[in-house]
Amino acid sequence: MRNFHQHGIDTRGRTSGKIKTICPQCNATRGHKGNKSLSIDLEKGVCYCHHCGYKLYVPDDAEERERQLRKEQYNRANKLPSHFRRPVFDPTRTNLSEKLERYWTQERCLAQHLLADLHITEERVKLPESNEEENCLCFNYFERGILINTKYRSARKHFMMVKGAELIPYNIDAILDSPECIITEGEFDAAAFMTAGRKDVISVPAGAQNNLNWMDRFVETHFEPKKLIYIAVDEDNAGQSLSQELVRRLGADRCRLVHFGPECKDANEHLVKYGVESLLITLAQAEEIPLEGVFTAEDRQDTLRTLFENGLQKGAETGWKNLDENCTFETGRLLVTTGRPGEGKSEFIDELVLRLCLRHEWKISFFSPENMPMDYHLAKLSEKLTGHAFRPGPGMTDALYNRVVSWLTANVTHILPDAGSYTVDCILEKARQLVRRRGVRILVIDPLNRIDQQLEAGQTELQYITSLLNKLSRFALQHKCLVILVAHPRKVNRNPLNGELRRVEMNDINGSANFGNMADFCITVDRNDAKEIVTVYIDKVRFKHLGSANTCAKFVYNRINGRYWPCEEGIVHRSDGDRLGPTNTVHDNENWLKNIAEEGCLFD
Ligand SMILES: Nc1ncnc2c1ncn2[C@@H]1O[C@H](COP(=O)(O)OP(=O)(O)OP(=O)(O)O)[C@@H](O)[C@H]1O
Repeated sequence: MRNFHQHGIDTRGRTSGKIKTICPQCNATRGHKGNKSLSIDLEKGVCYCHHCGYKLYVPDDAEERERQLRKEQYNRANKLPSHFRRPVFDPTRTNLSEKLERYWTQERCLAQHLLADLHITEERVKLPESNEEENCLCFNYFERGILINTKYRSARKHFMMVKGAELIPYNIDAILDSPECIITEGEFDAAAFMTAGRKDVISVPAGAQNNLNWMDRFVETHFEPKKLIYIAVDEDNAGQSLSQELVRRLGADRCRLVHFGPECKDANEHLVKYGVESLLITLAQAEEIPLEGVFTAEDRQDTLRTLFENGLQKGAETGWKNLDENCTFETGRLLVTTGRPGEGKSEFIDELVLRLCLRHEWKISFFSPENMPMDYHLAKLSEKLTGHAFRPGPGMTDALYNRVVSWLTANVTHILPDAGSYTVDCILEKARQLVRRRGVRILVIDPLNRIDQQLEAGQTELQYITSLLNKLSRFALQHKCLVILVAHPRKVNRNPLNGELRRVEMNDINGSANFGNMADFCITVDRNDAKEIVTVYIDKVRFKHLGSANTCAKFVYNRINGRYWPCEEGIVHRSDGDRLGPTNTVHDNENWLKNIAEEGCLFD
């Protein structure tokens, strides 16, 4: 059942079919009262007024209960993070100068009442860009009525946000309970849609950035329940890459892309040039994301032209020069790695993904039962990040410990499904949620044999593995992630003549030659304790712009912090004689976090 009456709509006892009735929004102001301009689909709960354009979605009982529950949970459990600085709202600053009001209403063509509704304030502050005091229009970022941050904007277009305050979406309270929402790239654009009558509008807090950490805390409560999300960001390049990341995080199926026409770069400009009706039409005409899996060259116009003009670009580098020469990485790909037990597959992959995350903000999620308990794994990651052993001591101060914990919290997750459900589908479902909620870009499955093997009736092991590899590749492509699978080889026998163990290859992986065939990257870790060298063989790189196969990179493993130091292999002179070993080793015990800014502060 849907409670239409709660919204002032009389359905005349009907509960199914489509009806027309009086619109509660505009009836009072109509000359012809009682006109049945509101169309309702009673089963779907969708209402639309053909006279005033009023749109409403009325949820059914189950949805209503779920909404209520979500709201209560959010209010009860979701404490506001306490480690951020919180500005204090000063209501006296809502007395605005005539000049500012004129700017808002006449230049920006925004509704006057929004100045009060949005608690716009005015203040003179010193801005870092000019190093001078300037008069600012202040956008106040509230959550549940509490001021979380303020963005100061001067007439000279200088900006500042409160140092140390949390970045959250602008006007976030407006979309807690709405079935749809509009996301804009600036507060003026959000106000433009509000001027046109929409309430469910937010703005990203820091313009077109690829890092969407500011949305993480709101995914479950504010974004997950949305049926339709309008992405109404700027039409320039930065806006388009923001749009792509928003679509990736929110799911293409419910997103629509809003376009403002050839002469307009954003919503406010459209409002100024063409007015509110026209702005609402941009929503009605918002473009669906093209059908997945069906493309024409036209759909690929932008990327194709970039490719045409710039050629294929190298992928993401790790900072290990010897590896980067022959292997760079892209999301949307599957990497399979192997090596004998205990030779350092996990250690090497851990460092590889930390390096990608530090350099490219590719957040990591591990399904890594091999590395349990999780604290041990986090301690290992911390050693790699800081360059220090994980215990109090010189260099590893309490402050650094806190720093590393907050970095790990922001960038690394562990998937640990309930015991008994280590199936690939269950792991990928959790990973999908993490892509949406946290923007994860790397999924590590370490190792393959800890996934529950679920053979369907009549399915051979080979078919099972092929289907699993397919699922991983598809996941990588669909969610633009780098998926890394660690797989054990079958036993490799010693050469009966010289007793030597040959190195492991992709074809040695238990179960199928398809590991090598279906992966985009194949990497083998080979540890030689006599030489004290770890050789990382790059056995396959599917695309030549990303690197070249049948190459290798050599490393010294540092047992104290678990880091791999690039080296070459050569003659090493020792007191007990010359032998092969590492030369030209690139030592690195630096704290990698030292140059990374803390989250939560955009401008001074
Ligand atoms: N080159 C090395 N020299 C010394 N110790 C190493 C080296 N590489 C890894 N180790 C240590 O060996 C142990 C096993 O490493 P790791 O778990 O990475 O191996 P793995 O190949 O993933 O093992 P498995 O096949 O059992 O999953 C770890 O304690 C690690 O610190």
